[in-house]
Amino acid sequence: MARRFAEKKLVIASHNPGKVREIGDLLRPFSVEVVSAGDLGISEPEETGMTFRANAELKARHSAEASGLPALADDSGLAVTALNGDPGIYSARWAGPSKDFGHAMQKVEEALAGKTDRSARFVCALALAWPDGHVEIFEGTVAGDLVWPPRGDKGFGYDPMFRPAGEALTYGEIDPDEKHATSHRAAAFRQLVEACFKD
Ligand SMILES: O=P(O)(O)OP(=O)(O)OP(=O)(O)OC[C@H]1O[C@@H](n2cnc3c(O)ncnc32)[C@H](O)[C@@H]1O
Ligand SMILES: [Mg+2]
Repeated sequence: MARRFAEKKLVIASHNPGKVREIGDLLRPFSVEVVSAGDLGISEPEETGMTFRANAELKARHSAEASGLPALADDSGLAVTALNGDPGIYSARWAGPSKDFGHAMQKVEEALAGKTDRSARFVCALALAWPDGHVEIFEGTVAGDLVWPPRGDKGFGYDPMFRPAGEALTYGEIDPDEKHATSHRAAAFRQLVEACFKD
């Protein structure tokens, strides 16, 4: 049995404003006060894990220990089939220190040169850690393919080149509400809610 979340306040253990916004949107139906790790001046831990789950866990633990509050972390990325799952857990790092996702998307497109398989998945691991060391982890994915050139400015990161399966529009073009209904983050979040937030 997963541990139920019974506290009033939760730290969103991310320094990515796009993620903090999406997780805040997803948490809105629940009566929990949210504050981000950045707002609390909590540092970004080094992401030394070799899996999305391991990195989500270490980020959640880091913020829970630093704040004394439960903390929810997200480790996510784009896994491209023809690139053996790259950039994967290195998705943020492909954008370099200036977090230039135009550049990161260009790198993906260059790596795909000459390949016909343009399928990809977004993966999201969510880890909820309590200050006593207990952790719950959930993972979600969404399948799609990659378009070029990138389209739309509604999302963040790799959204402008990712088109979920069965959609004409990219995650850069669709309404955030629609992304929240179908995304990897939403899929992981549904499991988190089922396990930890439902009565
Ligand atoms: O670690 P935190 O502080 O949460 O922020 P981050 O941006 O470094 O996040 P990650 O380490 O999980 O790296 C994942 C990268 O994958 C990309 N990514 C994840 N989810 C995405 C989404 O829904 N849409 C577009 N890109 C996404 C995004 O660019 C992230 O920077
Ligand atoms: Mg990161």
